Amino acid sequence: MTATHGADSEVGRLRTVMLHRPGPELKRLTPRNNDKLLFDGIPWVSRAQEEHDAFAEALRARDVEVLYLTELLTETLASESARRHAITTALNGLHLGDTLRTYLGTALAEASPEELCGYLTAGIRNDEVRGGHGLVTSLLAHDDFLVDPLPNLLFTRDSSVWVRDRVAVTSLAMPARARETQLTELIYTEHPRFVGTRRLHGWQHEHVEGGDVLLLAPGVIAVGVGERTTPAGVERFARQVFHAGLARTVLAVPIAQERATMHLDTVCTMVDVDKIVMYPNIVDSLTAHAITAAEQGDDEHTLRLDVAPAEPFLVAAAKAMGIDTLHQIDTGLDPVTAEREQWDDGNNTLALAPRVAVAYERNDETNDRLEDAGIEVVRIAGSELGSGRGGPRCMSCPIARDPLPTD
Ligand SMILES: NC(=O)NCCC[C@H](N)C(=O)O
Repeated sequence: MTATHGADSEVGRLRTVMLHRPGPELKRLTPRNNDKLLFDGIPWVSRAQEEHDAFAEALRARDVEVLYLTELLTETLASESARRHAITTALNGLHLGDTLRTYLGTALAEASPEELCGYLTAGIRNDEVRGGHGLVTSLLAHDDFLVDPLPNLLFTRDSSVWVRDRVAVTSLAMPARARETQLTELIYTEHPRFVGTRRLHGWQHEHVEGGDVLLLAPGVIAVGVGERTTPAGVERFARQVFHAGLARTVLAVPIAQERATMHLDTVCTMVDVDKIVMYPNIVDSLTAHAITAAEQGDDEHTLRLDVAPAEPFLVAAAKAMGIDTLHQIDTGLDPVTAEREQWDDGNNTLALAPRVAVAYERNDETNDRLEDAGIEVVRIAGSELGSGRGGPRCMSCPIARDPLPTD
């Protein structure tokens, strides 16, 4: 791992994290578009910002460096080549047509880095464009988006994931989120802080989302396969990490293709080197296929994979991690409370170090059980943040964690 960036586990002491403070893109949500934009309600934006600021402050209080996605993006957009690239990719939708694309391209080229960052994240509505645009704007509805807003930028977990010293730019499955990875790719390619960082995957590839990728232990990665990450996505991802020598086992973990379980981290997250908090209603049914490299070929695309038959997840994980037991923290919840707290991201914790995790305060029962099991719970408010269906882990992309001690 390089001195500054990278992570080889879920629980090594968190040093640097990328967050996105909710902003004007959330003000684009209406009762007519919130489903399509993957929000379950219309958040109260100023309260969401307060909650998010308190989250960031809780991290800083533990000496975590907090980077903001929009600050990184604005700094990135100081570069002329980054601006050109950002504008071209934002305007490549076929709904625009040549006249409007040219008009918007010229207008955006004149915007300052801050303004351009705003347009790329909050989008552009048809009725915000004045003059020189012609047929397409006349025929589109006034509230149609010419550039879509990205309210789910809040969930920085999903659009990139660090595996040791490399960063995987992911490929997001839902159309409402597809553009997010154009921005993370730009940041990791052009921002001076990340120059020279080697990359994995990419938005042009099969779908893999960061919320599905859990670094269970150095060399062992679990990848949920369900609503967001596809079987072909985990296949490519596994080949890449094996070829790059970043892992020895990838566990492919089938999860129900439902909104409540959209990512693996909605049902389980690591809170210690050998402890996981898990939605009790699925503990007995969650399985995993252990994938290993049959041989180390020269060519990443033809590297042969060995895929083991499905085993109970906790068994397959412990075997791959080389430990006797991966302890599931027994939250002991009745099925209804468990379902309610899972929906409210009770299992979606962000580890700051072994046995220290950030969690939404609302999930009283799960948090009490975590504390009973010796986990320090840093509780944060999330009544508004949670309307996008994501918890502390979803809202954070660890960029640097201390490596775990090896014995
Ligand atoms: N890792 C996560 O579970 N992220 C939460 C993403 C929520 C977002 N509204 C989505 O539907 O994609």
